Amino acid sequence: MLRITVAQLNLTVGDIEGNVQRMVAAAEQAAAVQSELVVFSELALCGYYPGDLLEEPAFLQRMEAGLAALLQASEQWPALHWVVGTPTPAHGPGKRLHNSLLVLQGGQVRLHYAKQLLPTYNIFDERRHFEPGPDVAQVLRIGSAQVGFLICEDGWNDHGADYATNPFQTLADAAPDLVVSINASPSHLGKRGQRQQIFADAARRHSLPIVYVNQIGGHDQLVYDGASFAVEPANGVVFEAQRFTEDICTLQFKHGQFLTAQGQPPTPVSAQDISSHDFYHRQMVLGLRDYARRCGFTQAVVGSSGGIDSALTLALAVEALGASNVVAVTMPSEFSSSGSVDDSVQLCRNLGIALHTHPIADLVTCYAQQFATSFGTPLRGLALENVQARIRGTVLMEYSNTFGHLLLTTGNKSEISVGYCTLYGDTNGGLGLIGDLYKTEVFALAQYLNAQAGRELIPQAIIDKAPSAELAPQQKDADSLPPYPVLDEVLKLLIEGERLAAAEYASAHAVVQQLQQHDAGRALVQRVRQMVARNEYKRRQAPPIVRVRARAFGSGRQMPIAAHTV
Ligand SMILES: Nc1ncnc2c1ncn2[C@@H]1O[C@H](COP(=O)(O)OP(=O)(O)OC[C@H]2O[C@@H]([n+]3cccc(C(=O)O)c3)[C@H](O)[C@@H]2O)[C@@H](O)[C@H]1O
Ligand SMILES: Nc1ncnc2c1ncn2[C@@H]1O[C@H](COP(=O)(O)OP(=O)(O)OP(=O)(O)O)[C@@H](O)[C@H]1O
Ligand SMILES: NC(=O)CC[C@H](N)C(=O)O
Repeated sequence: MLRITVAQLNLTVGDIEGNVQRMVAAAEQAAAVQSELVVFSELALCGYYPGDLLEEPAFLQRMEAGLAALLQASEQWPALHWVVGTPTPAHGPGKRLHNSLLVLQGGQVRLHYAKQLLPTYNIFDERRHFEPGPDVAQVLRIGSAQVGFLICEDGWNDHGADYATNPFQTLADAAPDLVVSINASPSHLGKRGQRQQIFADAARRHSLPIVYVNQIGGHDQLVYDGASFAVEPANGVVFEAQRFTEDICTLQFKHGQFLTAQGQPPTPVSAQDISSHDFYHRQMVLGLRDYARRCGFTQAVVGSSGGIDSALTLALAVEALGASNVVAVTMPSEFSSSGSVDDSVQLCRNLGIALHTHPIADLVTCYAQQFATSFGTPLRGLALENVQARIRGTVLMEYSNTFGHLLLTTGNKSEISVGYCTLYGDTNGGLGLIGDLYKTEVFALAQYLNAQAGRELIPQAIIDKAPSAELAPQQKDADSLPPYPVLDEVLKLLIEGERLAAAEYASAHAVVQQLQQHDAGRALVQRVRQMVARNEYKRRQAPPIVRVRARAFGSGRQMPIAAHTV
């Protein structure tokens, strides 16, 4: 029998001293329940993903010191083996580091495994810093079991399609009793099911039980949901750690099966995932909470237009940071409807947050007059419209400068896709909270939050009103954009394509096929394509957005700007 403690922690990139402390505390818990193995996530020591910090000598020195501290701590509990993810030096030609897994015990390194498959696609860029490890299995006897080790992507090629080697097969050939996989697997819609499927299939194919340990937490645009798990070849996933929160839990491994620490069969794991709304909600709340915490913010400010985007952003911010830490600012202009203020008042009352009023009509007039005087031509049309958004953006940044609040940008994925936003105006901000949600999803999530709360958090009037930038008289989004239910389907296919889940792909594909049947539809698709391509420059200058879908803007979609792409 082997006791294994899964240490699913929220570690901070670069905070090596803090990470060591958390790992030692988890090891202490593991030792207290007589575990022989405590398993941390991929690159736990430095946090995933450190990026070009890996090129800084001082950072590498701090990591060496961190590893020495872990080795020293491991002497306290000699029966405990620590599975630690850390960069290690690579000595051949090529990159100077490996992405490694070390097993520490009694002050010694007992095993060293270097990750073979380095993901370099979508949001991953590991080949930039790491040299792949050799195609060699690493197995260690721990107590009664022969334990083999893999690191994240190493387990994703068991179908053999993407890389020349299959580390899972190499490991299976060495015939361990158990596989331990350490991971840093960011979450997006559908990711939990994908991971569990891949590892359950591999377990079945090779008749190997697997313990899969992931990290949790928000790191810039990526969020990790944890959901570490154990799979048995015959029974699939038999254990799952909590999602979106730290979890330190101990399993027994006995005769090829996993049991609870008390020797009972674990609680059955549902194959059914949480709803997409629940997923989005939890992912964005954790994403904002960790971003703010790690960057030293406790408070956030949002411009409240009385529209759905700012309303949803405010509601999520309240959950992440607490009502007393979120401030809304309404900034009516000449074109603002009375609803923009009244609905903001009601929203902020529902959420229990402070609302400040900062009218901008006089500022716009003053700005326009000075512009005409200086440049001999009046500000009109789009330029005049955009001044309103820019004045609002400036007011919000001044608020942030003065009071130290993080400014949250409210753009959604539909608008960001087609550039329906004003550069240096409503794109101002430090973090885009709902920037990976299509507009139709924004409405649905608002309704979900109300249903969850059992009351109107977001006033129904805000959900019901037609989206409008309110930058010109009677302006509606629908005047310049296709209706969102159509636009969103076209965008899904264009931006996410094959990465869409089967049902979403089928629906988007059907809408686009229908549009392709007639001239107006074809023109619409082409126009959307052009808008997306032409507005890359705005996205490149926009703040990071919290990723919730398989393909998000930012590092997940790296397009040229000064190029002819359509
Ligand atoms: N390739 C490129 N590389 C770098 N910069 C480039 C560029 N192309 C244009 N630019 C610059 O960008 C400027 C145009 O961009 P920008 O100033 O943003 O202005 P623009 O995109 O022309 O207008 C903003 C649009 O967003 C809509 N809007 C605004 C605010 C809120 C909402 C909403 O409902 O949420 C909608 C508004 O109705 C309008 O259709 C150009 O004047 C130029 O300076
Ligand atoms: N009158 C206003 N007062 C305060 N902030 C505003 C106002 N109008 C716009 N903003 C800010 O600019 C963002 C873009 O707003 P706009 O109303 O132009 O478009 P939107 O994308 O439909 O957003 P929303 O659904 O929040 O209205 C808003 O989310 C809000 O943060
Ligand atoms: N860190 C990794 O190797 C992650 C890659 C992996 N395919 C995942 O997203 O889970």
